[in-house]
Amino acid sequence: MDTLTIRRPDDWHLHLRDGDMLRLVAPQSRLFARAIIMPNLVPPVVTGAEAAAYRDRVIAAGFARPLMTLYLTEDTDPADVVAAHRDGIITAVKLYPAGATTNSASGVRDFDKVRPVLAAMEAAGVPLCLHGEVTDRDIDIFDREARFLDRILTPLRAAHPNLKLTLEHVTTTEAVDWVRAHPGVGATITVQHLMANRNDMLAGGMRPHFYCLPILKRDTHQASLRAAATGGEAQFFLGTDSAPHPTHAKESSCCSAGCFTAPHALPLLAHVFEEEGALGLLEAFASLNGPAHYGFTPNDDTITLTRGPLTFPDKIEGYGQSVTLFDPGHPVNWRIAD
Ligand SMILES: NC(=O)N[C@@H](CC(=O)O)C(=O)O
Ligand SMILES: [Zn+2]
Ligand SMILES: [Zn+2]
Repeated sequence: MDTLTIRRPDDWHLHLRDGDMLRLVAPQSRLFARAIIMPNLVPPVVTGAEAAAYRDRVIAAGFARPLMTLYLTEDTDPADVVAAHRDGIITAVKLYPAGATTNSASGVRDFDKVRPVLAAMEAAGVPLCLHGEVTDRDIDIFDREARFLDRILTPLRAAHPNLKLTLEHVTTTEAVDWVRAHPGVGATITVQHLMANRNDMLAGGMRPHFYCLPILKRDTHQASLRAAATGGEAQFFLGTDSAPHPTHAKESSCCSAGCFTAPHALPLLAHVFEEEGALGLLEAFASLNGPAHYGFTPNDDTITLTRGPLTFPDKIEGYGQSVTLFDPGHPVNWRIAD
């Protein structure tokens, strides 16, 4: 097979930032029809009015069909969330445990404080997206996702069985198994977690452009993610978590967390699916399972990938910004047809 035509994909987890960075990166996601836009700006997108204003900035910057989210805080007003969803301003609400990741300081510390808003979301059918890591300093960074499942997610699911959940950027066998054990829960998987493991990040030198959160795990976890993504299982779908940081913030003594994959995510994915002998299931992962989870119809138009070495720039630059692309470190066998 030398070409592959699939329905146009969507990105169910994308960071576009704001200001000059937004202007630089928004057009880089144009192969995706729709994308869930993460709300972890500084300050975060907390109210329906802020989400509507951010949506307009995203569209003006060149991404036409953003699906907006609200950043859940302990002070979030349940009525505002429900109204923003009812009015079509937001698609979901995002929960960051405070301190878990980039710009998460306003996130949730005490989960009891958000029970009323979660109950209101459950009643109104507002989906919740989760960054699934505990933040305790005494928990090893490689164990933080697995601990989140038993300490936070299992009780949360039991308390709100009808709350629509998406566990974002799953990185472990434990998370894959947890999702499979909970029908109706969705899970996004990133390109970097399919392509790489912690050896790629740390062996023979520390590679900052592989550093994201949740952190890359060992190869056995990578294998579990590959099996989930390429197996056609409806609960798993693409969320690139493309998370641009300025090159100087990545190549720094304290590197920011996030991999920038939006421009070349689809060829990288095709490479992974071919390695797994599953090119025929790329469309399910990238274009079908996500809309089904969120209750949308898949896109009508298609994109075509073609065999051939992928070339991509080291960086994209503009508006006074520079962002370095994620480079898997080996040739990639697919590209987008002209
Ligand atoms: N994934 C990351 O490493 N970083 C994301 C935040 C997130 O999705 O956790 C970011 O906003 O930079
Ligand atoms: Zn996250
Ligand atoms: Zn993210």
